[in-house]
Amino acid sequence: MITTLTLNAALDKTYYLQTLSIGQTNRLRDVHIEPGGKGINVAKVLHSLGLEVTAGGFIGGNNGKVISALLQDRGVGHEFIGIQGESRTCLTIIDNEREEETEILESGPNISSEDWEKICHFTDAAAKKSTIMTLSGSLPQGVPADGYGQLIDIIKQNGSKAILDSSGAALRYGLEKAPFAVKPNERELKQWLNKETLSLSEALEAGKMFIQKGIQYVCLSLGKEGALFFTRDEVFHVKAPVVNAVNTIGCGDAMVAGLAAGFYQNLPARDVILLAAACGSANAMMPQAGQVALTDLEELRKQVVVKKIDNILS
Ligand SMILES: Nc1ncnc2c1ncn2[C@@H]1O[C@H](COP(=O)(O)OP(=O)(O)OP(=O)(O)O)[C@@H](O)[C@H]1O
Ligand SMILES: O=P(O)(O)OC[C@@]1(O)O[C@H](CO)[C@@H](O)[C@@H]1O
Repeated sequence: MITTLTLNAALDKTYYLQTLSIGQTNRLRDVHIEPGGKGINVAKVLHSLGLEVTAGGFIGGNNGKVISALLQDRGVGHEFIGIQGESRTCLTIIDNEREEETEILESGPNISSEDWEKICHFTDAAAKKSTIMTLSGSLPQGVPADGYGQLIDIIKQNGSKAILDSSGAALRYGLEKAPFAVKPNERELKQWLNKETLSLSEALEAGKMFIQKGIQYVCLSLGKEGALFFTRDEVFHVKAPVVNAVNTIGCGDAMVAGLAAGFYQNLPARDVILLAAACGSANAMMPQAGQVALTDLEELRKQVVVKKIDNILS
């Protein structure tokens, strides 16, 4: 079984507009509401892939109730810790004319030290029965800055594998504990390296450095350009297929789900990244964040191009 952790769950609203006019009245063409937060998206995609998954983390208030009811309706396994505060709403505005996505993210509720204790216990119990656990997204207020680091220690002590997808300090502290795999995107890697731009050779060096820290798999996602995938002795370049992208929010989460599914099924590295990249691209074709259609996925698996880059780790 796979368990996903979302410490900062969200009710994701996506507003579709012809064009966004700042300072004006804007009327929507369409709206979608999804149970979200990165780890919940990972769980939704794993469920679509037919794998046994439990979505864990914190939820609270009315938004928390809606998140859990929507997951229940879809049959996505979940076991959340209820908190006092209100789970956040995250808004994406999709501007059809400019083909732009604007995200407006609430910072989320406050987590007490008792709640933190509870999630550590939950993680300990979940790691005992999960081959893989994913840790995704931002940390809500009150969670220790090294929160992911603490959870990775617990996961590893129980013989389970942690996949980390976060940003800023949460990512930095998590990396120190050498999770099984990590999936930064280009922006997160630049932030980590403190660089404005990133050349291919710098990206390859960074991936190599993560592997030398003891991380077994590094997936650097590059949006519509594809990804770089590092193992202990190989590096793969992934070219994403050209798709009719409707909403790219959650592509990274779908990719994490593909990585988790591939590792869970003990696929060879090349097939793991192929599945993960196809999941990411399939998400881009859906209007809702963090969803894939199996028919799209099967087509895309034939179109993703994975090439080995030689000698980079020598
Ligand atoms: N426009 C697109 N067309 C085709 N494939 C895409 C597109 N956007 C993303 N992908 C696929 O999804 C993967 C993950 O995308 P991306 O790098 O944007 O993740 P992310 O920034 O972590 O996303 P998010 O934070 O919204 O979940 C890419 O490596 C690529 O394979
Ligand atoms: O604030 P975080 O946790 O970094 O990101 C939150 C979020 O933007 O990520 C998902 C898309 O990846 C959305 O479901 C959610 O709203």
